[in-house]
Amino acid sequence: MEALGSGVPGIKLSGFSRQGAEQRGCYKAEALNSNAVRGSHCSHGETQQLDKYLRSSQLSYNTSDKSGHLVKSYMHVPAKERKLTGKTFYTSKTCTFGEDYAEISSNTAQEKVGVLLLNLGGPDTLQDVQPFLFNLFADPDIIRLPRLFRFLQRPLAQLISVVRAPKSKEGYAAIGGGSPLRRITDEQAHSLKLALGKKNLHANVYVGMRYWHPFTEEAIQQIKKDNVTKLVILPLYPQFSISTSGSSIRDLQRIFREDTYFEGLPVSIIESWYQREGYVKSMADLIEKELSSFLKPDEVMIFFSAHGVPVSYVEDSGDPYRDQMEDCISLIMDELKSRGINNPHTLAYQSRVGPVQWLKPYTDEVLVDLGQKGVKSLLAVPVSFVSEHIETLEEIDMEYKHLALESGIENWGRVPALGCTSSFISDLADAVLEALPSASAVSGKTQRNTSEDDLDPLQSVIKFFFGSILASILLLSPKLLSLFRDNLL
Ligand SMILES: C=CC1=C(C)c2cc3[nH]c(cc4nc(cc5[nH]c(cc1n2)c(C)c5CCC(=O)O)C(CCC(=O)O)=C4C)c(C)c3C=C
Ligand SMILES: [Fe+2]
Repeated sequence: MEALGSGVPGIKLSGFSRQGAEQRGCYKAEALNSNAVRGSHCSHGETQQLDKYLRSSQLSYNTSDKSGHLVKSYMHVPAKERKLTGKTFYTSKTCTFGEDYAEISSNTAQEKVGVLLLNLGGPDTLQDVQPFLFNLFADPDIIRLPRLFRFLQRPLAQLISVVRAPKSKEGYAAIGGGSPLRRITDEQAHSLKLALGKKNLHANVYVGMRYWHPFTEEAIQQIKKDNVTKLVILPLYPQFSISTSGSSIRDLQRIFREDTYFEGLPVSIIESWYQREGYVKSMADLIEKELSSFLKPDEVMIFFSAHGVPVSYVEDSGDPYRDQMEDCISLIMDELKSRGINNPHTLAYQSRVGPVQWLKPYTDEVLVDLGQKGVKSLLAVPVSFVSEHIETLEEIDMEYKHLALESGIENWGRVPALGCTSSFISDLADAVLEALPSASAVSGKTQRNTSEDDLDPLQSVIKFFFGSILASILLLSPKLLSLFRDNLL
């Protein structure tokens, strides 16, 4: 059985819209406790009922998709219906919009506030690439096998990581031999701590990576050691996807389940924040600045390139990623228009992996198309991530730039990632301050997911044994291996 809500036991995600929250003043998510329908396997009728209930209260909820994956559904509020007032879709049991801001921002001597930044992580050295890839592909939110085949997850991850590692290593070698993510995320954490201090909130900021050091688990241990009494969780992805913030939150669910300290800790999760005024304006500032470096700024195509996800995430599992991405782009474009910048723009998705369909249009295909249609100046804007990483430094700056120039585009520019831009960090600090009052204790009995984890040890050993044999056969067969390399990666 899965509790409705965040996926973190006891924490109910009230993924309400800012607009709705403003209209109602303050939404009390305790309503969930009395009315919630619990259970991860809703019948169609139950799902419809649930949907109706949730639609009226603008909540998000967890349920399962066709293949038994835990998914979240969202009330989607189009950008045009929203106001940009600097609030966020943050999540927890209660929210306290309208509280006195000064009161919110000061913490008492006994209170130890922690902010946990969640990020993906990247290999520090070339030797780390294959084990990093293993961790990534072993995540059931990244490779989503049908329930029956989940026992193959780890052997398959081993196989794919070994086959993919040489290609990935080339990419990391081209950007200096490793990912800059850890360094940049640490810098962001430091800047956020300073920004919070300036706003009179003295907090420790922790970094928890999903697939490489410092792992989320390491951050959680430090939080416990430091005796943090209130925690705000802030994924460093502006838009929510099952594969990014969702996966990290699920990882936290597992960690929280195993530790009673976290059951009593007041926690608030900021699910997505692409709609915040500070973020939108900071992105528009960067775009405006880069446009001015072109000879004819008015003629430049603004080319948003977002990291893709497989279409099935969005269409079968209700991932809000594409909707949020489209909203995000229209908010940024509206902000630019309000500054008198009326350039044409387009959105495409990059970095697809494997044989399945990913969100379209694909960045490489659109670049070729634009070049052929006579676009001469193009400004690439990476939009799904706030630090430089392999996909900006190698894929965009090298591969896509080369492709664009080859296709007839003559003037190429790229907007840097936000990194530690002060207006952006200050806005993240505001998001933390706004989320803090709604942090509430994880209460009641924690619930376990019905998943592979529930297998008894003998079953696990048998499944792992046969899975490994299957993976070894695949790995050792040169014919199968080349088929795999050519078609899957
Ligand atoms: C919003 C951002 C991201 C989404 C969505 C996302 C989904 C996603 N990614 C893969 C596969 C890979 N991702 C890799 C690296 C990587 N991905 C993101 C961001 C998102 N991924 C980041 C920030 C990074 C780290 C970059 C770094 O600097 O280290 C990789 C490894 C690199 C490579 O070999 O290309 C893979 C593989 C999938 C399958 C997926 C959705 C299901
Ligand atoms: Fe990725």
